Amino acid sequence: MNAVTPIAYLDTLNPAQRRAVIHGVGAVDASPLLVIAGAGSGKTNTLAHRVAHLLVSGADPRRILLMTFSRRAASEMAKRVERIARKVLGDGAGVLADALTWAGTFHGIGARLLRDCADQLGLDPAFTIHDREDSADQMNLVRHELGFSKTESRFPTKGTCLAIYSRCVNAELPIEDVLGRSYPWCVAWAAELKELFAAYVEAKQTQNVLDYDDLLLYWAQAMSDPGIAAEVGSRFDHVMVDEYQDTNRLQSSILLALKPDGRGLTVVGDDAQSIYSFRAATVRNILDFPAAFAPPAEVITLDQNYRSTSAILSAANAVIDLATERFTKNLWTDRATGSPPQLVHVRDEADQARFIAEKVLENREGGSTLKQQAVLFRASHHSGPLEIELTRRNIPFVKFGGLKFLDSAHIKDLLALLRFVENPRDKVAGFRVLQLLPGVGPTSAQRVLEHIVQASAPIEALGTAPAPPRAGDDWTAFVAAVDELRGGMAGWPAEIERARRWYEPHLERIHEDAGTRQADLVQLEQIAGGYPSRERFLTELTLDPPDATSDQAGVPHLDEDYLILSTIHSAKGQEWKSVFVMNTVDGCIPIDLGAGAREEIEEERRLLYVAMTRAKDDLHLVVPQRFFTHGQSATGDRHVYANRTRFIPNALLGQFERVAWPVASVADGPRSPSGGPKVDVKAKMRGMWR
Ligand SMILES: Nc1ncnc2c1ncn2[C@@H]1O[C@H](COP(=O)(O)OP(=O)(O)OP(=O)(O)O)[C@@H](O)[C@H]1O
Repeated sequence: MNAVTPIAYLDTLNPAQRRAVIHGVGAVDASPLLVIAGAGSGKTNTLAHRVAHLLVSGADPRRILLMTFSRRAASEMAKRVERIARKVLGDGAGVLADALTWAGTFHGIGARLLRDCADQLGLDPAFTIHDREDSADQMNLVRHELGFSKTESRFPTKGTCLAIYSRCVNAELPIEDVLGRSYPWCVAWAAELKELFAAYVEAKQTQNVLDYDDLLLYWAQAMSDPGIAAEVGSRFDHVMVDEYQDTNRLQSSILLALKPDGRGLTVVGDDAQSIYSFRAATVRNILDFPAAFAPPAEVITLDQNYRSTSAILSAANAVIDLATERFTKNLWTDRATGSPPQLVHVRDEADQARFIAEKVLENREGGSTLKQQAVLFRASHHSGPLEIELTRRNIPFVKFGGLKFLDSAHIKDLLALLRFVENPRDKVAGFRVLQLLPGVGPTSAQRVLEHIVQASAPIEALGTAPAPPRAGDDWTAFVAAVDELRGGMAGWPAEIERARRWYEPHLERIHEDAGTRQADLVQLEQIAGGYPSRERFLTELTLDPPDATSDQAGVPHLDEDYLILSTIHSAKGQEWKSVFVMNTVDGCIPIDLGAGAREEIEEERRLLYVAMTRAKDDLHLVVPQRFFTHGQSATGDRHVYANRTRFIPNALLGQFERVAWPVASVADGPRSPSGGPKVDVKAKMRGMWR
């Protein structure tokens, strides 16, 4: 007999899922729980049932901490919890689900707790947060100040410096180890990098800004004080973490400090889907979890896949089976076999785009909506030719991953103003916003910032700052706008409209396409309406920017049908009826890694596995025989001939149906399928010199 109790709303779960849901609920000293859940085995579903079951059993939703990989995942989880709990609690479920206020990402929760405990930590609670790009700018400023940008042999770029810094912090490793392992070409700069990082940390502190890594680092440091750890830990009866395979060492140390005896702790993950080791995530977190407690954590494995047909699952299993190191067992399914996944050979990227567009339309004729279909790719720029083809054919699509809404200059400008108002010491924001004024360059911006940073009331000091000589009335208008915004006269979110009114003349002066950009600003205003305050808006948006413009409420075409385009990383946790994987060739997946380390190659294999396991009924892996590469320094742009990905060697071909597209027809004659030249003379000529 297993310990599963019959509770009607849990009837849809299988026994392992049910055990995971009811584990320890109502017990005084339940052991911690690790759920190892394979792809499509109902991990999200199980976690949602567990939260709902806790609520139904009387747990206080305000004392549940639920950490997910993205804010979107957290809000979807809350909706699911409500739907499940509604079966028992009726309308009361909505109130309880709304009270799940501690659901979010590690970074978001960290920011909230740090503001709450700011005075105990010597922090100013009005700190602003730098995203990766701001951090790189900040690193660059410090790099210049120290004179490292003028070194004779080339000092690492700002992006590399930040990556090294971030890796040291997140992996909790000394710089020498990080350089030796991952950045061997920078080993000679260890001493300078240390000096740079020390100055970078100091600059952030003077400006009262925290970067992404600081949120975890400060949180972990705070938890090293037993008093604070006990206080923060006692706020929560239950702590649950989804996608545990993609957490890093800092995150696990925070978790252990929150619940040292593991009581009330649940983590869920799948080592086969670990795809974030470039952010120092480590699968050891999962492996070491059970033994971190005495008695050790209960481990429940979910290995029944409900998502994919058995033909798709079998091919995905075969791919991951070749991994050098694995901990979880293969998944099984009782779904029908279905048709085998297809390996579709096409001539080039143009044909790849045409194939996908035609197939997508064919599926739509066959009754699948566009939204039930997704096209996945390893790198954001891989979808370029497809985007053109879809636009040409009027097939609407939304793209996830890659360039984000918030990365566009005009959105960053407006946010920089709000950030400056929130924290006038934030130099990156200050620099950006001041230089929007006509006639203001780095020198006069620097002068203003130096003046206000000394003052105890920086915003008031703006009025007495040396007005940039050529800014004229624009300076007066700027000071007035900042003053009004700081005074909070308009209130939130109306103040964003005030900010926009200040910015619009500058937008028109700076950008030719001001009209389209204005529409984005209006959309930003709508998004802002969903947040209770300026601070929450800035924090949440920086930490977890919308993946695509339609990712937030208020987008007009949200109800319409559109095809999903997504990087594989952004497809995590999702599923579609039909999935197309683009560029299933070496150089794209695995991405061109140069002499890539074995672990990096293994992560690429898991990425292909994640992509394949998103498909329910149809899976197409497209293999263009040649494709275009961009700007490698020695060779420039050129066509290269591609090989099928090494992750599908000949031995696995039996799992796939191989087809060529377009199907050659006699009537077509010898004309090339894409209508291009039969002999690419120009390419041959260029090839003579390469
Ligand atoms: N007990 C069950 N009975 C029927 N269907 C189920 C059951 N559990 C989960 N499913 C279905 O299986 C699919 C996958 O579930 P879910 O998205 O929760 O999996 P997951 O483990 O989070 O997947 P991944 O890790 O691959 O993102 C969903 O369509 C879900 O509705």
